Amino acid sequence: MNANGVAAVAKSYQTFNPRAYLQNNYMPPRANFTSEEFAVPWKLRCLADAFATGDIHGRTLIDIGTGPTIYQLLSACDYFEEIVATDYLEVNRAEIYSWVHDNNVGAFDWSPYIQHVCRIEGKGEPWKEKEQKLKKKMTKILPIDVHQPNPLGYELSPPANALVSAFCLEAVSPDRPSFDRALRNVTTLLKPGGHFLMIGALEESFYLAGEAKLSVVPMKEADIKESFANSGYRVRNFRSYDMPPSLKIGVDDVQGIFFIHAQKSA
Ligand SMILES: Nc1ncnc2c1ncn2[C@@H]1O[C@@H](CSCCNC[C@@H]2Cc3ccc([N+](=O)[O-])cc3CN2)[C@@H](O)[C@H]1O
Repeated sequence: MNANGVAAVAKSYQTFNPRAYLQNNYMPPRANFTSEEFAVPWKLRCLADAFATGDIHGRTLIDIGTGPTIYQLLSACDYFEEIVATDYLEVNRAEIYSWVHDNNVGAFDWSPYIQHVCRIEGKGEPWKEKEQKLKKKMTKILPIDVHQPNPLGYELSPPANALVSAFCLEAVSPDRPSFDRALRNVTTLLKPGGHFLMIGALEESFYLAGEAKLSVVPMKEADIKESFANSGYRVRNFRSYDMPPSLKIGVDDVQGIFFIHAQKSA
């Protein structure tokens, strides 16, 4: 157990600035909705397509390491009764709480994302209806530590029907063994036969969030698939995206993005 490494990661996150992080990754140029060649529409498409199959549904979905973002939940909200957001930092949980409860006063403006998802889902759903639906389903915003055997601090019963996670495990694990342990830890939250949709960074070694410079364990496609296989998953789908030079803007050294849909063995 790389306890020193995990402690160093925790320390580095003390200066994580959610607003700077949102500015770096969820505003233009990375938040460009004009073409699916851009990172954000690509991520939203992966999630919309996965949920559109109808294979992924149930009572509870848990988002692992929600951060200050909600886009990763937009296509999930039609398929679950309850959506649980989680994050290690109170500042991130507060961002989510503010968006869910404070009538968007002072919260980040996710409306372009909600409008885009309604467009690509093609159900003619008014975006304000989707926004209200997601807020209503986000009933819990919990602390989490993926390096703990019980990441939520307690045994979850019943386990979740599905997990979603965006850019978390590789950004909080000092090395590959730590990533694999964290994946095994969060897998205890998922029921056998449950689905895990993960989006993450390929070959990234650092990213910036205000004064914080966070280390990332560089992962390749083969590493991700191997980690999931070693944690008892069958890989249902894997897609990857190469970062165009126009989106390499100095806020990180990410080379690409992966999307994996994996199912926990029954
Ligand atoms: N022990 C822990 N357990 C659980 N969560 C923890 C723990 N420690 C920190 N956290 C929590 O996990 C963190 C998740 S945010 C991690 C950001 N990952 C890197 C960033 C992401 C990104 C986004 C978008 C695009 N793009 O091109 O569109 C590219 C990239 C590449 N760079 C943060 O919420 C922290 O609060």
